[in-house]
Amino acid sequence: KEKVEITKEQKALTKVIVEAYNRHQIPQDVAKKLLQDQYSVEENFLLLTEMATSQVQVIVEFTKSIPGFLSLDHEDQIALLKGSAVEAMFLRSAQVFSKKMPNGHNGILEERIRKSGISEEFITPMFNFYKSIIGLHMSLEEQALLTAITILTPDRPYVKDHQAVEKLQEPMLDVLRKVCVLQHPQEPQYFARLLGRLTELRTLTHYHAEMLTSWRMNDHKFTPLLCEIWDVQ
Ligand SMILES: CC(C)NC(=O)n1c(-c2ccccc2)cc2c1CN(S(=O)(=O)c1cccs1)CC2
Repeated sequence: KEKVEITKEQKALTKVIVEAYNRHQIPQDVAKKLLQDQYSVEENFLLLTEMATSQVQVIVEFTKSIPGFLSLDHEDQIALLKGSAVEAMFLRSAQVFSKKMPNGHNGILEERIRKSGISEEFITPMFNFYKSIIGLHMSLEEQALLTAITILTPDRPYVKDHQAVEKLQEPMLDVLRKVCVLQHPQEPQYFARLLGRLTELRTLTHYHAEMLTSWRMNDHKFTPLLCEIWDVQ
């Protein structure tokens, strides 16, 4: 049985990533708003716009705290953010959704999201993904490291210096693998299952692009930040 040892450097890296992840949480009041009294489809949509916009700001700050990210080529920094924003949003959504809310609140949250103008064909894969993430019972370290790994994906469109991004992503993958072994000793394939979720995430990005088109058909407005990060309007 391989003795898994987390080095001093890996402990330090994990600490930086988890602290950044904790520091940049969506203001709970925004999430709480979704749970207040009756909302119309329009108001639910506006709330999701607000939540997604604040999430993009959160992700940008989190990414800037990843050691080495700010030393990457500036255009590559933008390419990584634009390429991972939707995946990071779905990951974060699953984590918000998995938060134990006062009983029944999850049902209300699900209800509001289902009644926000998103067509059924996207709702199902989205909630299946949330449920598959919740089922993994990820620790905070795993959530934070997986988010950083998603952002540091070298093969995003328009990334020029793949090598430089790989050099940042690899240490994260190494420490995530060890954290998974230490935190889920009874599940040797846990790390592989986590990375499998990243593949599922990519399919959601495809759905998301279609969602945007259908929303724009019936003239839904997004914030300038969402338009910028999603290349719409
Ligand atoms: C926590 C934040 C990041 N989640 C969020 O904003 N959600 C959530 C969600 C999921 C679980 C718990 C709480 C919220 C569901 C959806 C979104 C956003 N998108 S969106 O970005 O495509 C969108 C933007 C504007 C109109 S639609 C649609 C689907």
